[in-house]
Amino acid sequence: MKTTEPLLKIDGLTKRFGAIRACDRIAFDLYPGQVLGIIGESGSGKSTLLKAIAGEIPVDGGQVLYRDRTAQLINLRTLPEARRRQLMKTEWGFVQQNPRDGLRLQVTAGANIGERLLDVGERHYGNIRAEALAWLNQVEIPDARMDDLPSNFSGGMQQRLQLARILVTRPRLVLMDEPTGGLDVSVQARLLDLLRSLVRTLHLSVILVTHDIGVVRLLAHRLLVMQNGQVVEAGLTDQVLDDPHHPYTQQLVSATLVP
Ligand SMILES: Nc1ncnc2c1ncn2[C@@H]1O[C@H](COP(=O)(O)OP(=O)(O)OP(=O)(O)O)[C@@H](O)[C@H]1O
Repeated sequence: MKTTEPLLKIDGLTKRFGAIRACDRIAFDLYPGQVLGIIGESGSGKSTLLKAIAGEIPVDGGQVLYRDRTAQLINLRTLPEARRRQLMKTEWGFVQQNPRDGLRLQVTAGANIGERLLDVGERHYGNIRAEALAWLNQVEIPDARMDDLPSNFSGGMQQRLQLARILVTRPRLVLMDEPTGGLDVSVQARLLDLLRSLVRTLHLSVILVTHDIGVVRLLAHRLLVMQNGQVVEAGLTDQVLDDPHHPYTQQLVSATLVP
């Protein structure tokens, strides 16, 4: 992988809830085109870390530095809220585990995609509709569903629509929280294939939170293993999973091996 300047630099990121250190001095760099998996059991701090990176919750210490489209290094912690929201709409995307949290259920599938284009300044109705249709195709939703409400879609289809809604603005950084969680196994497999092909063709930089080792094996170049708010092991995905050093990682890996 070509490693130029990191897209994102996290250093010493700490978030406490009372006595609990949900994230304890987390540090890593993410490079363009890289998929970083974050794995750990329930309560290890994965979702908190994603929210802290996105600036959705206040943190207690550390830095989140992001290199924007103009190559300017932005300190997310001191960025005014309006500017942060704008950045989230134009350069970042956040894929929620439950697609219902990331979609507007009372407007059509096409409008769910199109309104994100309106947000970034597109005004031509014909262009918006054409782009929305192209993205429905990309995520394998039939054209005929364009004017349907997503509340009538299956869970897998809702998740694919959420991806289209996020990717239409060509984000440079995509945060994903258990994107295949809550779906049944065959639907998960199809979504994973789609995610893998989108990540490659769009050269996406992704932070992917999951408790599923199969998901990181398929998608992540690098891996962080979290336990009790700390990163206990980090490295290339295959190396970490094939030769885990920390007892917690060894336990995670052996728990998923078929006897
Ligand atoms: N809003 C909150 N208030 C108090 N404690 C919280 C809050 N959010 C998270 N925590 C605590 O912080 C720790 C980390 O939680 P977090 O949800 O980040 O873990 P996780 O690894 O994402 O778990 P899961 O896989 O179940 O989503 C847990 O001990 C949790 O109870």
